Amino acid sequence: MRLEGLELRRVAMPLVSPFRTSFGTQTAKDILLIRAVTADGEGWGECVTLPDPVYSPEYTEGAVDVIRRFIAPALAGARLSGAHMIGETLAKFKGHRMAKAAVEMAVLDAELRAQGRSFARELGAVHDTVPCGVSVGIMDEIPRLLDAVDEYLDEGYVRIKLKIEPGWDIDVVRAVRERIGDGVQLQVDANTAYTLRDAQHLARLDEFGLLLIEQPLEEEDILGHAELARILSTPICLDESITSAQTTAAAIGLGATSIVNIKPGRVGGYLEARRIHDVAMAHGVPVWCGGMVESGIGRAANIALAALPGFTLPGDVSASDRFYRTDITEPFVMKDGHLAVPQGPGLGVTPIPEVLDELTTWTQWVPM
Ligand SMILES: CSCC[C@@H](NC(=O)CCC(=O)O)C(=O)O
Ligand SMILES: [Mg+2]
Repeated sequence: MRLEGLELRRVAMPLVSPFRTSFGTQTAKDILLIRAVTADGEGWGECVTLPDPVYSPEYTEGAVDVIRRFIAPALAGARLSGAHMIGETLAKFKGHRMAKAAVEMAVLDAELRAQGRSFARELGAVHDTVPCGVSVGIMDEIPRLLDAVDEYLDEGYVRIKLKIEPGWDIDVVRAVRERIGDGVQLQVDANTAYTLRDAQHLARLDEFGLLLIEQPLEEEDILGHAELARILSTPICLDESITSAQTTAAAIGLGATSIVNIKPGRVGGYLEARRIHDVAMAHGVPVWCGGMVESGIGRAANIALAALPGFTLPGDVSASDRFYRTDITEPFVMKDGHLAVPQGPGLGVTPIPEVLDELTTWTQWVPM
């Protein structure tokens, strides 16, 4: 495979409404897209970094820098027979998994498009539609949240995820559970907002029949999550802590997680995401596909991943209009609470040129 270069492109995508989590509020996404140009054609990748290092240590300016100064030169000098070799080629650089994932995704998309092979086929998808969960942010008051939850259920979402933080947790979950009844799948995500000292407080969530509580403690507190799992009856699901197949096996082995949120960007790419899926399945641990408010580019790949056999819980795989009035690809539209898995070559979608031009704030060509 001959890599000719990478086009780095940032697009400004306003959100339909503010999305508040325990680490901040987003009103727009500044998305870094990668267009890989190879001798066989081009492919697209999406970097899931935020502008600030508040979800993980990575941030968008840092991803741009590490791609330009380290990742691109390393790949330019490597003899790559395919995207599957990128992970090993870049292993000498520590971390920067979201930057690596975006580049690997773009090269993999180029390779698969040239072969006429879909992401779904490459990853081992076994379904042609996936169920849609939706992530609901923290709001100013409970009645507004209840209205939002009602609207999402009316749209057909099959699972509700509530962002929580100290001061916005027990009463909120109780109100939602009372509103939606016991038959709707409900889970919460704390984004590391608690400590083990909150264990008895978090145990009060057990009365609400939640599917899981996602990442209650800080990313590196694996033993704390194992201790919490012994106190709560609600299953613990790790997100930020899961950075590779290796950390997945360790977290499962230590009893820190009994469900895994897989986010390809967080773990270094879709190929590592598949390895995590395989490790979890081997341990009988269900997985689901997390979201980073992706555009249609990342969303297409996430839907393909969510169609693998071990993804037995609804993911944060929402329709495009959950976050965006205009997507940079044809929008993903939910039907009966499900999204269709793209079957075309590669991602099966491409950016709409005029939309891309309108939303682009910056581009740079990185020759290789
Ligand atoms: C952009 S940062 C959001 C991180 C958060 N993601 C979601 O809540 C899902 C967002 C989505 O549906 O893409 C998580 O910690 O799981
Ligand atoms: Mg999460």
